[in-house]
Amino acid sequence: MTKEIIKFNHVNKKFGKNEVIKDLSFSINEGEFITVLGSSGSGKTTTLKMINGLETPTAGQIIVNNEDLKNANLVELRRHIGYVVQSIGLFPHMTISQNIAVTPKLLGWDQKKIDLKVKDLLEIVGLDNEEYAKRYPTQLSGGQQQRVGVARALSTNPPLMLFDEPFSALDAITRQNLQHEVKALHQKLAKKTFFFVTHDINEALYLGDRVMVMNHGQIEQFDTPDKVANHPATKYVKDLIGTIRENQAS
Ligand SMILES: Nc1ncnc2c1ncn2[C@@H]1O[C@H](COP(=O)(O)OP(=O)(O)OP(=O)(O)O)[C@@H](O)[C@H]1O
Repeated sequence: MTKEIIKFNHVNKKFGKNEVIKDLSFSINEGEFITVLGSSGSGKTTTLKMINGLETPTAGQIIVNNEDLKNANLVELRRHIGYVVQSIGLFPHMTISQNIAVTPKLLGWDQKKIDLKVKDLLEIVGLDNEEYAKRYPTQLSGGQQQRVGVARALSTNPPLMLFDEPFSALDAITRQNLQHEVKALHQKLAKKTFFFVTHDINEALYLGDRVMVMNHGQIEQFDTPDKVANHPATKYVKDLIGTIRENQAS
């Protein structure tokens, strides 16, 4: 049976007088890879941050993993939601293994379990344990640091992973490699739900089982990449898709 892992019911979000999200409703099933696409300021990051309680809605209801966020302990909630952002935020004075182990340590895991987990996670994200575990973040490339960010977000085996434009600062080739790996990772980690915000249309169409296209805080279309690319629901989506066709033609 499919289980809903995220549900927005008539969510509204204002920052002061600025109404960023008008009336947003959608649901996401466990195990889906959702990509969120839209122009700058369309409310993608705000939507993502409302899922892990970094922003609270002005009105409406959000349910994550069967829990209404109004009643949730947000610190506890965030421990079960992986979060990967562009700026990564690795601690510079900690080694790579210490960075990955931050939350397991907070949760009081014993060192042996932590060491095994770190080794396992480095392998999952394609970094050699012997070579990288003892290094410091500045001794890694941007792409390698992003891999560590993904490993760290996976450290507590969360059912839900949020990605906010994680690869936008990387060069095109590194970015493409990481896209392939994130897709493979999602296929390997059964039942994990990925919610991935991006500006990049090709990235959104390649990665998503479904693509949510947002504009001015509203959903223009939420459908498979094939439907979005070949049957755009609105003029906005059509124009957006038109921009990749133009780029390919030039
Ligand atoms: N903490 C905040 N206080 C006030 N306004 C905010 C805050 N966070 C976001 N906004 C505003 O909300 C709107 C939506 O921002 P959001 O970051 O969600 O858009 P986005 O689609 O993720 O954009 P981008 O692709 O540029 O990251 C913007 O107009 C932004 O200025």
